[in-house]
Amino acid sequence: MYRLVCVHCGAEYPPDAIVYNCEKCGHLLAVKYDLDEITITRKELNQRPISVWRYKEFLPVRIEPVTLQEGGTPLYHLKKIGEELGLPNLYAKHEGMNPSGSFKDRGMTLGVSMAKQLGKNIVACASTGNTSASMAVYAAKAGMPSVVLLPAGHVALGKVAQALMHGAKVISIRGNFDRALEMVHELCVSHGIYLLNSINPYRLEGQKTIGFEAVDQLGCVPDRIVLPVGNAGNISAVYKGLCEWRDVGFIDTLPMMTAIQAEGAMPVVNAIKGNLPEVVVEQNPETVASAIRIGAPVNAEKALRAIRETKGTAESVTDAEILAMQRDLARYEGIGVEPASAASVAGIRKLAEQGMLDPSEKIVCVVTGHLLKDPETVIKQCAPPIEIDPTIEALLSVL
Ligand SMILES: Cc1ncc(COP(=O)(O)O)c(C=O)c1O
Ligand SMILES: N[C@@H](CCOP(=O)(O)O)C(=O)O
Repeated sequence: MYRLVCVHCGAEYPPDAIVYNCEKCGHLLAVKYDLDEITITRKELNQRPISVWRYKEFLPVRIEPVTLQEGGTPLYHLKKIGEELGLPNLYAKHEGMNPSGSFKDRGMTLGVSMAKQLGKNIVACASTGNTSASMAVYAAKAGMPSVVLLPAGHVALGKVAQALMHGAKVISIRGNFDRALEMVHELCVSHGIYLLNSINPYRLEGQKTIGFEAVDQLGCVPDRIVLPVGNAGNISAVYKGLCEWRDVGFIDTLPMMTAIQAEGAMPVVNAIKGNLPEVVVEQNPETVASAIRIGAPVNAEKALRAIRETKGTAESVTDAEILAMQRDLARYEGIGVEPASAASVAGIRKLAEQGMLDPSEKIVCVVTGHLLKDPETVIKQCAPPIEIDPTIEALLSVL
């Protein structure tokens, strides 16, 4: 069994309550399990195919899930980049290999399944792109209408294309993501629509499986897990899951949770570096990594706790550093990711150059979304194709 618990004051709510914020203090809720009821062993889990649903005992869904085979993403050894940085144990978990091309699918298989379990039949979200693409995919699979609010002019083309093609009602707001989230929150609460942003505690349960898989694939707990941070749901979710595994005795250490943000949108980094009790909201976030162009991260409280309790760290990277790492991952490792995803590895490059890392560390960088999500940013960085006459001579002349 499980219940919902306020992450701030500990107030409890029944599992079927549709509530996003604590009625006592306004903070977010998390799913809390009776862990002593979970009797499955790691050996038994490992006999199942690797996917989000391998870990179903640690998830709240009790019906047949709405699934498209999410999770089970590859963990790649970053041999060349690791050599350059003096980090022989550097890995990338490629979440772009999920059905809609980002880690959000792990959350949406849970979120849309829970919508069904709770008897809700319309879903909505605000999005910098990936959440909307993923929600549209899973709502289509479930046969549910979906509504998406996007910050006008700031969402990568591939993501808008996905939301439209999978049948969401797509609305562009003349404002930023943070405002769109406030609006969709109000809409959902007042009109009984099921909200699938990361303030939904069930959605994040799916995302925590990134950490489970990283441990299973590496064969041990990494010393450090590095994530690009926007609304800060993913880093909080991975940490929560690994704490549960520690509490049931599956693992005995936790990785240093490491947050990387873009220089133009770095409230979590500022809070960690400034030793602040909470983040100071940034009114005008700006970065080429549009997925993490977020100034008011709603999960910041949990993320700060995750970083501090694991003696992790937070660092910012410039847009130029992000794009340089996007190109290096593509050209030296064969890994195609969108700019926000490259931020995690760019952050490791910066921390390594500052001498902040022990070379023996086993490091897993989560690369969160696929290269094709944002083709415009890719094309801008590359020389155009060479156009020639259709002759062998012309072909040879340009080789
Ligand atoms: C590709 C990508 N990377 C990273 C993030 C940041 O994740 P979070 O908002 O959970 O911090 C997002 C969305 O927020 C994203 O779409
Ligand atoms: N990058 C995200 C923005 C945050 O969404 P959340 O629902 O995870 O908080 C997106 O893809 O929209």
